[in-house]
Amino acid sequence: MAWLQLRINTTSEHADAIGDMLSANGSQAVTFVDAKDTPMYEPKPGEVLLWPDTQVVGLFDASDDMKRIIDRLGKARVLGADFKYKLEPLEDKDWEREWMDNFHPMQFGERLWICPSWRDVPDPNAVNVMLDPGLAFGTGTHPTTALCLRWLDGIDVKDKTVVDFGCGSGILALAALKLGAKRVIGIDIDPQALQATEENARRNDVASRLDVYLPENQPQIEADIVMANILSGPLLELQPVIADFCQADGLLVLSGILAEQVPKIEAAYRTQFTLDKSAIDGEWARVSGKKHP
Ligand SMILES: C[S@@+](CC[C@H](N)C(=O)[O-])C[C@H]1O[C@@H](n2cnc3c(N)ncnc32)[C@H](O)[C@@H]1O
Repeated sequence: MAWLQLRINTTSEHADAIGDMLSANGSQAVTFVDAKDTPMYEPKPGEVLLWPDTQVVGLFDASDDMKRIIDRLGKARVLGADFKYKLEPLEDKDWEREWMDNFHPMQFGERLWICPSWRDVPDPNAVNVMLDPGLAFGTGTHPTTALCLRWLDGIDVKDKTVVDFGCGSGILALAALKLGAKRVIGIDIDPQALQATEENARRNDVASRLDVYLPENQPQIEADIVMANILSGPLLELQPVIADFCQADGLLVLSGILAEQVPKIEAAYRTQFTLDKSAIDGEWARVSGKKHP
C-alpha cells in the first residue's frame, strides 16, 4: 500500500489539536517529532512531553484527496489558510523486515556477542546471546544497553546470582546467564518484556536458571550483582529497592542516565556503594560500584 506523509511544524501548545484534526481528516496514524534538536527529559508517570518546536506528522492513504484535506485544515484557526506543510510520498516497505535486516551481530567487550536469533553467529566459540527483542527494549544498539553489556563482560559472573531490574528483552539477564550466572531474576513493569525475556531464555537454553517477575511480585533476595538500566527518575525513586537487592560486597550497575544526571545518581547511591568512575557513551552514562561490606 502506498502512503503520503503530511508534516506540519507547530508548537507543543497546538500539536495535540493539529494531531486531532489530522485524525479527523482521515490520517491513519499521527506522530509527534522534534522539529529541532531539543533534548527531552523523561516524563513523569502519566505526563506527555512535547518539544517546544514540534512537527506533527500524519500518515495518509496515497489515494486520499490531499488537496481537499489541506483546504479543510487551512480553515482551522490554529493553522490558517496559508499554513506551511510538507507533503511527501512514503516508500512502501516491509517495516518489520527492514528492522530485522538492520540488526546484525554485535560484540561487547572481549567475550560477549549479541546475535539476532535469525542470523548465523560470527564466532561459535564466543559467548553468544541469541536475541529476538520482539516488542521489548534491548537490542544492544542503544548506548545504555551497550554500556551495561561492556561492564558485564568485564566482571566475573560465574556462579553469581543476578538481578536485572527493568529487564526489557532480557538482553542483560541473558548475557549474565551465558557468562555463567547461577541464577538470574528479571523484573519489569511490562508483561511483554517478561514474555520476551522468557522466550529469549528458552532460545538460549538457559530458562531453567531464570525467573521473571512484575515488581508487585518480586522476591526479596540479595544478589551478588544488580543491574538496572531504567531512567534516572526511577533509579532515584527506587534507590532503596535497587540497593536492597544487592548484598554486602555485591556489584551494581546503573544506566539509562544522561551524562548530566550522573552527580544526582552518584549522590543517591554513594551512601551504600563505593562507586567507580562513571562511563560515558554519547549523551548516556553508566554508574557502577560495589556495596559497602
Ligand atoms: C531502557 S529499558 C532496558 C531494557 C534492558 N535491560 C536493556 O538494558 O536494554 C528499561 C526497561 O525497564 C522497564 N521499567 C521501567 N520502569 C520500571 C520500574 N519502575 N520497575 C521495573 N521495570 C521498569 C521498562 O518497561 C523497560 O523494559
